[in-house]
Amino acid sequence: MANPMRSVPLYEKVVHKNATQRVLDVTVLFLLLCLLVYRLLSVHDHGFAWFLAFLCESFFTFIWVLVICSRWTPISYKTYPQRLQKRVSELPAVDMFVTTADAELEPPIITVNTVLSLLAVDYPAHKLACYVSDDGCSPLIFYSLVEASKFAKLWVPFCKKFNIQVRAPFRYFAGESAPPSPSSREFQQDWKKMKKEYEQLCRNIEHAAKESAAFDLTGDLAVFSNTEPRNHPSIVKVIWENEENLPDGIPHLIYISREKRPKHPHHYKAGAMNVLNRVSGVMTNAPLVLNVDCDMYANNPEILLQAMCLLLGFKNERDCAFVQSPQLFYDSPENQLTVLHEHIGKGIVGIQGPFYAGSGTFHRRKVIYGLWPDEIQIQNQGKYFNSVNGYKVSDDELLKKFGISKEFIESASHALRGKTGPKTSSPLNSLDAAHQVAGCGYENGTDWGENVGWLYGSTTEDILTGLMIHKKGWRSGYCSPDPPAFLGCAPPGGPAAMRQQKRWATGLLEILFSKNNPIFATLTGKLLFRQCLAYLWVLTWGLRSIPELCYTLLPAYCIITNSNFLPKVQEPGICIPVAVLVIYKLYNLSEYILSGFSILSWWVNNRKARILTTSAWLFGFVNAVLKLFGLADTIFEITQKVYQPPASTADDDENEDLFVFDESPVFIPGTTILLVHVAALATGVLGLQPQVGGQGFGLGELICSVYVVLYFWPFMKGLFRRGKYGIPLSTICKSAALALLFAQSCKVGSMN
Ligand SMILES: O=c1ccn([C@@H]2O[C@H](COP(=O)(O)OP(=O)(O)O[C@H]3O[C@H](CO)[C@@H](O)[C@H](O)[C@H]3O)[C@@H](O)[C@H]2O)c(=O)[nH]1
Ligand SMILES: [Mn+2]
Repeated sequence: MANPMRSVPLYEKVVHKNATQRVLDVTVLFLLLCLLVYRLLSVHDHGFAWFLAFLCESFFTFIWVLVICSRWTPISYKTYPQRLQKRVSELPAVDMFVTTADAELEPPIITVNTVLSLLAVDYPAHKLACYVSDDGCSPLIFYSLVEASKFAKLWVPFCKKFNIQVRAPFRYFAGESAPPSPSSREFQQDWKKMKKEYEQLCRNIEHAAKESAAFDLTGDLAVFSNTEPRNHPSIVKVIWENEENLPDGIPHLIYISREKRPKHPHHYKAGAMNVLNRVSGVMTNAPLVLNVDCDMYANNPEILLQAMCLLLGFKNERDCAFVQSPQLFYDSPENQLTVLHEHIGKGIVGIQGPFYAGSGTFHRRKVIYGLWPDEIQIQNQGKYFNSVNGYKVSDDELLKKFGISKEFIESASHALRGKTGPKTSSPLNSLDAAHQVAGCGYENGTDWGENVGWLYGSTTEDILTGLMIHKKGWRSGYCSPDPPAFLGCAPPGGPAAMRQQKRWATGLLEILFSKNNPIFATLTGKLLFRQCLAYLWVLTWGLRSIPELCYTLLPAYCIITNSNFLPKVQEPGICIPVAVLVIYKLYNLSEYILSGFSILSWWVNNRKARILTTSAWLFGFVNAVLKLFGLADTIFEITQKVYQPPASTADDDENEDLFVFDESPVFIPGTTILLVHVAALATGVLGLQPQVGGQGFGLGELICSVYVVLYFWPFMKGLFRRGKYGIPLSTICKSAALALLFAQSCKVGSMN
């Protein structure tokens, strides 16, 4: 008999109405075009500054076109997890991957909390396995996970019994000294016990961290003796096994540290993800894999069920190769990324689906193994690999593709045919195969990183991998439940944020400059045209640094040389740039307010954006160019994560305006820009500019210069402070020299 529930949808597509947005988007574009035309028509009456402004504004207009096309049709999905039970007889298995790489920059307690939140999600435990990849080969991480698995035996039942909402203990207990009331006595008792146990866990890990140099590497830890982070054999350990396959037990927990050897490239996170794929392939081989960064804990315990609504709900699998949830941050809810998700992300969801963002993502294993949407048909008929009954190991093609592990090839062929298994009774039975596929030479001569798995060649491997999936014609789904699916920690301001943005800018340009760029993907593959534009919007982040830097320096240049890049106040033409600026800024501000962000966050984010673009992205651009010409290689520098111990969340507020600096050259451009403008304003106010006939600078240039100084105000403060909030003297000296050089060359240039 037909099941009436069959017809009840698991999700609904919500189309966001945005007529006003479209009108404003087009208005801004129109004004920008007017400005360009005006500049062109009057270019003969003006000098170099005018022409440079024209070039920069042309670039900004191009970016604006990309933005408009990306966000023209925003949508999101509403999911109905409570309908799952009636719609599907059996939920699919999910392998959950967590990556960590450095026990110093990524404190083990953060990873432990992420793992605990995953082990405790609302999902049948016998369908889950959690794999932790440790690129630091740290006995401390291993020890912490063993301790965590003991705590999990109390924590997971506690969460499920009382339906706890936040299942990362550090967040659950944050700032709470007593159990929430009113509540039952039983709950009160359990709560206190849990808190005590969690504090004990923290102490054990802290203690171990202090002693870690003198770790007793015997027993379970013996495998770590004689290892170095970059030189050691593969280590795979089953920390906990759900032996009886209990649906309400604790999921398997497996520790992996892939083999590393000094001369072997290990491809950073992408390499780690590929090992996770292979090890989990030979052990549990779930058809779906979830991957999170070590700091991104599951904040919504229903998240797996939510994602299933999309993964199982789409009639056609090609409409959902992966499901991405937005990257949000518990310590920085008004982060720039969050805002971008709101303003552009949802638009991209409405084209071909969200980009893969590296964390908070559910992938179909077969898609990761390189399947094309057209192959689903063949695969459903069981004909994949030219053989109904499975694979042939002798098949050169398979060896070339997946490497020599017989066990792995078998598991991959199952995955590609959409089947689970081969089911070994226990992950312990696959340890040998697991060690083999975690070896550093395993990928030699295979398709891994090239056509299979996470792709190599960019430090933003996530965007690259997602792009190649979209290129095949897959779409992707977007899951943004309330409360948010996953929450991570934003990099602490200053050097860490700079390093991260530099790496992103480099990685994105690496893709743009490669054969995998979206333009080729549209011409030769099935990437939709507008999705291509959306990718171009993100991939050109690093390129923007050049016009932004020029534009930022223009007002100063004009004042120093007594020329102008803006029409004079009395000329009617001044209306155009003023209108662009005012309308755009107010529009942007209204977007912030309508999405529930504060006015202050608008100002802070705008300022950060200007600072990052002209410094971090500039360095990212230089790195990418150096790599393009084979002069340097790019590396993945890990972002520092800060563990916020309970009850110390608010004391950073007063430091909102303070920026942390270090010796890194990345702070030179910002300092130089500030000094140049201070010098220019001094020149202007004191009337020291050269007296030329005709065009001199006007009010417009002065106002712009003040505006730039306000944007770079954190640097101004940094000039007068010492310690971590102060700009190091060496940076100030170098910047001052650069500023002098700039002013001098302006003068020389204008005399000629
Ligand atoms: O050699 C490495 C380097 C990093 N990682 C892990 O990769 C993750 C992301 O690294 P992080 O330093 O936090 O970089 P972010 O810039 O904060 O990460 C964002 O950007 C990356 C590159 O685009 C994506 O991979 C991430 O998922 C995304 O959250 C972390 O779990 C690391 O432990 C490794 O496993 N091995
Ligand atoms: Mn991160």
